[in-house]
Amino acid sequence: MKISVVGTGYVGLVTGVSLSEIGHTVTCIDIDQAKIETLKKGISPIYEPGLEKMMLDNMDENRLFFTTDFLKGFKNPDVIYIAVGTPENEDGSANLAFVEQVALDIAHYVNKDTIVVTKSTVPVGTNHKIKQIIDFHLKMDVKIEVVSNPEFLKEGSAIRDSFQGDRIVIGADSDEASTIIEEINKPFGVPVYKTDIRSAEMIKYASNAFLATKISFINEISNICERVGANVEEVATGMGLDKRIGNQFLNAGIGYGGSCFPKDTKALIQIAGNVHYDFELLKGVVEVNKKQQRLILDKLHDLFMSIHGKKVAVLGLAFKPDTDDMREAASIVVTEYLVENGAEVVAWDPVAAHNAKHILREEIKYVDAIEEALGGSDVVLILTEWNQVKNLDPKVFLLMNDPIVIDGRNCFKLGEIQKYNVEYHSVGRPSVLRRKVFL
Ligand SMILES: NC(=O)c1ccc[n+]([C@@H]2O[C@H](COP(=O)([O-])OP(=O)(O)OC[C@H]3O[C@@H](n4cnc5c(N)ncnc54)[C@H](O)[C@@H]3O)[C@@H](O)[C@H]2O)c1
Ligand SMILES: O=c1ccn([C@@H]2O[C@H](COP(=O)(O)OP(=O)(O)O[C@H]3O[C@H](CO)[C@@H](O)[C@H](O)[C@H]3O)[C@@H](O)[C@H]2O)c(=O)[nH]1
Repeated sequence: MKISVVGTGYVGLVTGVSLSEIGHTVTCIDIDQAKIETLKKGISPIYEPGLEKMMLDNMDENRLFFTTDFLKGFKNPDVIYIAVGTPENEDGSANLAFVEQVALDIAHYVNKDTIVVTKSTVPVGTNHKIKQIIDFHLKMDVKIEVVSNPEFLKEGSAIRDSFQGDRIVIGADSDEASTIIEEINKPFGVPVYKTDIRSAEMIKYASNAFLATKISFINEISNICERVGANVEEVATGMGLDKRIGNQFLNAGIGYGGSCFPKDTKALIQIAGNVHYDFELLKGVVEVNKKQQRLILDKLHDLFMSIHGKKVAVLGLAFKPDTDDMREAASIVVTEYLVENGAEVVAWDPVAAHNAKHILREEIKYVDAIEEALGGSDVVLILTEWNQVKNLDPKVFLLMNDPIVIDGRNCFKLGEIQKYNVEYHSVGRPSVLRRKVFL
C-alpha cells in the first residue's frame, strides 16, 4: 500500500518506520523543516532503542521517505495517517488545531478516494468532525472514509510495542475501510479489535485513564505503607498475583509524567464535563499525582531545615527510562523547587540532558558521569530508574559528604543498601537509617 503519515513526532515516526518495515511504501510529512532535514540524513530526532536502524534500513530499501512538501507527500496515497500532536489547552481539554489543519490540507491536496486514519489521541466525535471538515473543503470529487486507529505505544519500547502490542483497535463506520486497515496491519501479527469510531476514540482515553488510576492507587497505598510500616513492593507483588489485578503498573514512585497520561486524564475529565458528567474518580487520580510528584521534596524537607547552599545531586531527568522526553517529567517540579530555594543542583541523565537544558532552570549544572554528580554532594535524589542507576554499586554513594539517598523510583533492594553506611529513603518502604542526621 502507498501510505502518507502526517506528523513525525514519536507516533508519526514510529508509525512510518514500522509500516515501511512490514513492506508498505511510506512518505512522512512534517511542517518542521529542521526535523525533516535531520530525518532525511537518517538521524532520528528522538531517542528510541532500535528506531534509527530500522529507519535507515527502510530508507535504503526506498520504502521510507520524508518531506515538508504536501504536494509530494500526498501524491496518490491509498491511506493517510494523521499523527500530529493534540496538546493540552489551558482548561485541560485537547487542542485540535493541528488535527483540523491537517484535515484542511487533506481536503486541499487529495485527488483520489482515500482512507484517513487518525492515530492522534482525539476526543470522542473528532473523527466525524475531521470527515466533515474534509468533505466540506474537498477540491476534487473523491470519497473519503475516516478510521480511528488509536496508538498504544510506550516511549522507549515503541518498536517492540508495534510488533508485539496487545491489540490494534480499528474504529470505522465502513466495513470496507475497516477491512483495508486490518489488512495493512496484518503483518504485525497483533490481534485486531474492530469497533465503531466513537468507542475506538473512547478506548484510548479509558485505557490511559485506567493505567494512570492504577499508578495513583498504588502511590496512595505506598503513602499508607510508609505510615504503618509495610513495604509497598511486597504489597504490589502480593496484589499482582491475583490475575484479575495483574502485576503491571503497580510500581510506586514519584508519579506519572510524559506526553500522554497527564494530558489525556485531564482531557477525559473535560470530555465528561462537556456532557455534564463529573468524573470524580479521575479528578482524584490527577490530584494524587500532583501530590506524589512533590513527595521527594517533602522527604527532603523532613531531613533538612533548609537546602540553601546544599549541593543536591539529581540522577535522572527524563519522565521515564529509555527516552529523552522531558514532557511533564517530575524533574521539572523538583529542580524548580531546588533552584528556587538556593540549592546547588548537579544533574545527570544519559540521554535527556540535551532536552533538559532547554526546559529546566539555567542554574543547573550537567555532568556526564554519576560519580561526578555524587562527589561532595549533601544529598542525592533519584528521579528516573535508569539501568545505570539501578546497577550502581551502592558504595559509590560514599563519594558524598554524608551519604543520604532519596530514591523516588525504588531502584535499590533494601537488603543491599543496608550493607553500606548510607541513609536511604525510598517510596512506600521502610527507611534505612544507618546514621544520625546532623544539620
Ligand atoms: N508520544 C507518545 O508516546 C504517544 C503514544 C500514543 C499516542 N500519542 C498521541 O499521538 C499524537 C502525536 O503525539 P507525538 O508525541 O508524536 O506528538 P509531537 O507533538 O511530538 O509531534 C507532532 C508532530 O506533528 C508535526 N505537525 C504539527 N502540525 C502539523 C501539520 N499541520 N502538518 C504536518 N505536521 C505537523 C509537528 O511538527 C511534530 O513534529 C498525540 O495525539 C498523542 O497524544 C502519543
Ligand atoms: O508502575 C508504573 C508504571 C509507570 N509509571 C510512570 O507512568 C508514566 C508513563 O509511563 P509509560 O506508560 O510506561 O509511558 P508512556 O510512554 O507515557 O506510555 C503511556 O502513554 C502512551 C501515550 O498515550 C500510551 O500509548 C501507552 O500505552 C501508555 O503506557 C511514567 O512517568 C512512569 O514513570 C509509574 O509511576 N508506575
